Amino acid sequence: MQAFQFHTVPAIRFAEGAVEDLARLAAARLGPRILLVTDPGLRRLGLIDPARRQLETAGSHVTIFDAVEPDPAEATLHRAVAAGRQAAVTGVVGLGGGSSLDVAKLAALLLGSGEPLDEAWGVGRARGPRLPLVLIPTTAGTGSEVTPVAILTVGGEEKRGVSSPLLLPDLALLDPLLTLGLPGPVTAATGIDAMVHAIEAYASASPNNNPLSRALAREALRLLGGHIRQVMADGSDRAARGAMLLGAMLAGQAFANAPVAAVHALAYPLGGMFHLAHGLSNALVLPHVLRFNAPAAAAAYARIAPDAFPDLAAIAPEERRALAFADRLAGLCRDLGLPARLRDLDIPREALPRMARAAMQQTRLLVNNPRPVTEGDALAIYEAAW
Ligand SMILES: NC(=O)c1ccc[n+]([C@@H]2O[C@H](COP(=O)([O-])OP(=O)(O)OC[C@H]3O[C@@H](n4cnc5c(N)ncnc54)[C@H](O)[C@@H]3O)[C@@H](O)[C@H]2O)c1
Ligand SMILES: [Fe+2]
Repeated sequence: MQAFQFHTVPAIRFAEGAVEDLARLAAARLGPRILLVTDPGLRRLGLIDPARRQLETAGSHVTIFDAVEPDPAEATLHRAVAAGRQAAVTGVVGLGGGSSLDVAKLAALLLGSGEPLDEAWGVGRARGPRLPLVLIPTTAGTGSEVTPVAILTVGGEEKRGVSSPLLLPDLALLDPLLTLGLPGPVTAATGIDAMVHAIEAYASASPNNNPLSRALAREALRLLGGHIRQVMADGSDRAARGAMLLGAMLAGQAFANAPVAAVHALAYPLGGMFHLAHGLSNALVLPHVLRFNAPAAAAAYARIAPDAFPDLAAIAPEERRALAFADRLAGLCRDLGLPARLRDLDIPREALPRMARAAMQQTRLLVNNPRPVTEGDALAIYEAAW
């Protein structure tokens, strides 16, 4: 059997109302001065209030940094670090979508180690130590609460990542009640992002593709595929919201150890250049990348297709089922109200070659694709998606 390694967080608490356990589970570990990293919308909605109250009641001083924007810029991280340094914080809590969690992760790293960000980019280069860290997701979602990855936008266009086990938090706190008010378009986009994490992890060509990731990916697809239409129909369905949050976390654990590939590599230029939401960027290229990959990944796609869409089990042979999987995902995105074509989002056709060049820079991801991708292939996929 092939050797592998699996990293995850030391503790996960999942419960309706789990935020109320924050102080009991983590106040001592976070220390007396805590940086709470979030975004302005979540603060306005009052979503951070229970967490803040918990920590303050436990006697901690809480400094709030609420300036995280979607696809956060490197400058945002530096501002968060400055706020944390000024308050001499002893721990960091990230509360929000992937954007807030990623900034929180890197803030904990830079505040704890003082290392320059420029020396931490890439895989396994961060030195640490980091400050104590708790992550509380409000989207379902990136799975960032259980991944060793944090992504920033550099120079206005490039999405660049730090990947290191140091970025796994001490505690991931999952509370489905925080996601009840997630707007429809964000629910749809983040839900598809989570499904892509499971699909790309399962079929990952990484030498560390492993049985734990594959099992987690399949359970994630069952949960996500089985509930995504319901959360769109009724966002207040607590059981369905819980299933999505759990599914997104399991998919996060899967791809944290069997990394994602060309869907993400081709999605990043859309986020970087045109500021499309991360999940929407993924949705736009998803069916086209799967069709491109099908000759190399038909067996994997055919195996997981019925996890998300049980009736696909009836389709044979596996090549046909793999293509039906791509079609069904495209149909799902359409039914969820996500735009289907790049041109619907005013992306000019002339931009496609530049996007293809940018996608080729995502070598960290492309090495995990089941089929090698050339710049010409990337361009053809964008043409198909346009
Ligand atoms: N670290 C990782 O492993 C990883 C994985 C995938 C993506 N990412 C990154 O994560 C970012 C995307 O994160 P995201 O998709 O979670 O979105 P996000 O954090 O950018 O949030 C999107 C919007 O949804 C709003 N929102 C979030 N939760 C809400 C709630 N419960 N109720 C109402 N509004 C809410 C936010 O205020 C924001 O306006 C990207 O930068 C992407 O590159 C990271
Ligand atoms: Fe993603």
